[in-house]
Amino acid sequence: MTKQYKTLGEFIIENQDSFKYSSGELSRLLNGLRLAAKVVNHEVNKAGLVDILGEAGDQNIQGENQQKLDVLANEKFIQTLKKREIVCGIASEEEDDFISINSFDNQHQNKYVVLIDPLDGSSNIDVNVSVGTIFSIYRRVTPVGTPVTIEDFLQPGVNQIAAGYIIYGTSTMLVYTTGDGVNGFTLNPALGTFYLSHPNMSFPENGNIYSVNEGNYVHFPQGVKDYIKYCQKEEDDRPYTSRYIGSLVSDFHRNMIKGGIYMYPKSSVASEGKLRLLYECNPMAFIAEQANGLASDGKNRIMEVKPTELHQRVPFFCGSRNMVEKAEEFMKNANA
Ligand SMILES: O=P(O)(O)OC[C@H]1O[C@](O)(COP(=O)(O)O)[C@@H](O)[C@@H]1O
Ligand SMILES: [Mg+2]
Ligand SMILES: [Mg+2]
Repeated sequence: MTKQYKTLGEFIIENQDSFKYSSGELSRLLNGLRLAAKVVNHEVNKAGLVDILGEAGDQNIQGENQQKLDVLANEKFIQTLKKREIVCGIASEEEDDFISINSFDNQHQNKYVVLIDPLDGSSNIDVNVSVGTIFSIYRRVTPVGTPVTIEDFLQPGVNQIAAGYIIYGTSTMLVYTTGDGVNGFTLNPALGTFYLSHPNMSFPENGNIYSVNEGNYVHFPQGVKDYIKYCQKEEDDRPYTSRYIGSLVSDFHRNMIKGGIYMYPKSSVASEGKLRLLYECNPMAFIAEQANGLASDGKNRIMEVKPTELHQRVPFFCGSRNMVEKAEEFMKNANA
């Protein structure tokens, strides 16, 4: 490796002071996520050779059949975060309820809650298509010294202090923000180290990629149908290109680099869409906004939605600023 890249560890330390609560705790938390990411990456890379493909045999609270890798990734991230002596609670797509974690002195001294989607893009695990992990971090709102409560998790996205994702793709990357821009780090598997390969990531204001499961077209609201027709129309810089991997992290990552919009609208078969506000939409919205993009439910800023339930779903429109605004315009016009 001729060009000298900064390591993730160095970057975390160097940028510690730009963080509001800079006491080294967030650095330790991010380092915990970095460690768990490497463990899960190792398992994902050899998934076909060991017995971790296929279904685990149980369903999660959303009624989805858990994949073995969903369960494994969930265990690895929870185990690693529990040991960090910083986290007072974890919520996960694969856990019915939040997990309360006491500090080693049993005095509930830990200050951060973490919400995770341990394995994003589960339908792609068995077919060797890129998948990811998504995380969102908040400072607790209940007093230190008391057990964590649901209140600490049901915070609006604007309260996030950090968010990010890991993408297990052609290369493995960790992309995150602490509210001071978005940076991407690529894992050098030979050295087991993440390096700063994508500094200051940013969505192009315009793009020519739209990502939506068009198989649901008949069920979409009129405004969404109109916007998809607009994307497909031969006019100006259109038709746009349709790209849909079926892993939110991967579709988002591509669109952030190339310019594009990802949509998972509500529909006649899914009244609030599919994606979960707390551990999919809020963290991706924080990253999108920090990367000059936008994220809404078709009308409202995702990060201002007041959560009411741990696993609630919201319609999601996210990506290049001008494309999200255009989609919102079509929905407004169609009174969708
Ligand atoms: O197959 P569909 O309905 O298009 O849904 C695909 C979407 O669902 C998800 O797989 C949901 O995430 P999980 O895999 O974590 O449940 C997203 O990653 C993806 O964008
Ligand atoms: Mg997901
Ligand atoms: Mg998942």
